Amino acid sequence: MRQDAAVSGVLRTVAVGALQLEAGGALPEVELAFETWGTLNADASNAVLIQHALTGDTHVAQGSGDEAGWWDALVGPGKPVDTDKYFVVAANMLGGCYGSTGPSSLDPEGVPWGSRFPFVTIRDSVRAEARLADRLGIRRWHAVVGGSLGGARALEWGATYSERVRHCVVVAIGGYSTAEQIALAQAQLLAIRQDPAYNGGDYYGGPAPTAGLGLARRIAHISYRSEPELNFRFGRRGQGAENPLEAPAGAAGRGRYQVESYLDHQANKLVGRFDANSYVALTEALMSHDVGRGRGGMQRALATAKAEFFLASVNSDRLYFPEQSDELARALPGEVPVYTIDAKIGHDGFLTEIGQLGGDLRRRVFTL
Ligand SMILES: CC(=O)SCCNC(=O)CCNC(=O)[C@H](O)C(C)(C)COP(=O)(O)OP(=O)(O)OC[C@H]1O[C@@H](n2cnc3c(N)ncnc32)[C@H](O)[C@@H]1OP(=O)(O)O
Ligand SMILES: N[C@@H](CCO)C(=O)O
Repeated sequence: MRQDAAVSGVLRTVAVGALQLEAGGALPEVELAFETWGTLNADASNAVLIQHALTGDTHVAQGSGDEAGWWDALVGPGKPVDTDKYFVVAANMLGGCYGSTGPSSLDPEGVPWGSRFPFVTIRDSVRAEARLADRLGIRRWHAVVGGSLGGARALEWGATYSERVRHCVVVAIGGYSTAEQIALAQAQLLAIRQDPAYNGGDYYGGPAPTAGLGLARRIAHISYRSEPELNFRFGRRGQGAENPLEAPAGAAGRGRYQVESYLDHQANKLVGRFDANSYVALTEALMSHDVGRGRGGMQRALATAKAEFFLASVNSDRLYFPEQSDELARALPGEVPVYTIDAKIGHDGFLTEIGQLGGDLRRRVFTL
């Protein structure tokens, strides 16, 4: 497949064939959507795979167009992941709704998969991504990098394709989803599934389960932000002229607290840009995250990993606690430090404060 710096940050898709799935079943034809930045060098040794988080997309950095990327602080010309030197690839995860095969894609009969979309794990996604790497002529990534669900995907690359990853950068996630993370995810899944519009997942062509998806986002977003941040930002204040103890003029119910309005906004934004079935598929994939599954546990799974690992956590993260990154570090061969993103806001610090890792990443991983 031709690589061309002129198409930087432009969405493309590639067919990667049929995929047998870890938990059983198969997808007859998988397409992956991806964007690239920079130019692949002659020996294909400068390629970097960047993995998005749960509701993220392939647009990690600004490209030929002018739309901002979600890790612009890290990726771009002259940035720590310097696209004048590295060839950066970002793929939409299998099951997603930003171009890769997912529940809203059409099956071979031309009907949206909906409820028939199979359970896909992070390993399935990584296996599909390995075929994308093959198509792009990339035998070994200089680095695979990700945060949150993207970090789980990066870690799976390091364990599954040990020979194909030189540096593995895992931010704001441990080696497996814990009971609490699974529990929070279950509440989100039920919010969607119990929305009558969900219809078991077959809602395409009818009203979408926006109430359920919005509630799922509210639950998730609370976990993405720290308690002190929410308290400092919103406290007990009412939203604008709304009084939480009184009904607004002409409306049923009471006025909202500011934090309720904030969560309403976050929910509405996600509902406008994300498919509920993909939210379910990717959340279930994240629940399955366990690098040691079927490999004799985390330590044994990683004992033969050849990559150099770079781990980081957000010090105020109350979803993926820093201790879980520390535990992962201890399971890795050799001494692996865990870098700290110092952020007051919680888990989302891996998005808003990623620039803090720039210096260490330049020293340890992106040394060209
Ligand atoms: C790695 C990935 O792939 S993820 C890709 C990027 N992620 C996303 O887009 C996920 C959704 N967004 C987020 O998670 C977060 O917005 C982040 C992490 C991207 C950014 O966080 P922050 O900059 O701290 O934004 P914050 O949480 O303060 O939200 C700001 C929004 O809340 C709105 N807001 C703030 N207070 C209120 C309020 N009282 N009532 C209503 N809305 C409010 C702001 O107007 C702003 O709206 P806008 O985003 O439409 O401009
Ligand atoms: N804000 C991020 C958090 C998940 O890690 C997202 O929506 O993907």
